[in-house]
Amino acid sequence: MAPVCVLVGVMGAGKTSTGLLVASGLGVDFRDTDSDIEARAGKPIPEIFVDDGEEHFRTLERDAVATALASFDGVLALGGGAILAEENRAALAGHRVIYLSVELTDAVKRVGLGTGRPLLAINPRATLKHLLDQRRPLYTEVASQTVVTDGRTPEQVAEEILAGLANDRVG
Ligand SMILES: Nc1ncnc2c1ncn2[C@@H]1O[C@H](COP(=O)(O)OP(=O)(O)OP(=O)(O)O)[C@@H](O)[C@H]1O
Ligand SMILES: O=C(O)C1=C[C@@H](O)[C@@H](O)[C@H](O)C1
Ligand SMILES: [Mg+2]
Repeated sequence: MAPVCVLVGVMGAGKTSTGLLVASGLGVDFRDTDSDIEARAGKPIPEIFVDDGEEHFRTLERDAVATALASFDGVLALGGGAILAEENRAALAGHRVIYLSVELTDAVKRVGLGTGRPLLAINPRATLKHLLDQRRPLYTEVASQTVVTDGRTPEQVAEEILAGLANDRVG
């Protein structure tokens, strides 16, 4: 069993909003490792960061990624920082990984004040710039396809992904 596709990208790339649309277009389930982690921890991500620290969150995230890749066959969205772990990047080999790319201007608009995103609690713009610079090469490394989302709606992005998946099935 393997996900139909795995969406990666920085916070605000639209993994959750676009992923839900792609899953609905395909008639399959949508799953988000951030939600899996919250369900397992029994508390929201900002509380996990405060109570247990980012390192513990990353441990839960590695477990959530491995479990979802092995047992889920719908559309899977990974947390924005999941690709930081070499173990997760290795686990993505052989999967259809779609990198939703977004540049700083649109990402800042989309995350607003960063509510619910602990890494963006202080100076979201500067932090997002740093995360984008650090992670762009890692997203690209694991991706089988990059879909640009700047200036586009989640519906337009989902349409491009669905067309690519349909094309694969025909070709
Ligand atoms: N292509 C888009 N155009 C405009 N707004 C978008 C687009 N994609 C997502 N958004 C909006 O940006 C916000 C963040 O999107 P979303 O939560 O889907 O991102 P994410 O990649 O899942 O982020 P995170 O990693 O924090 O979970 C939401 O308010 C969503 O409606
Ligand atoms: O970019 C990140 O490191 C994160 C992104 C979110 O999806 C959550 O996984 C968490 O807030 C950390
Ligand atoms: Mg999300």
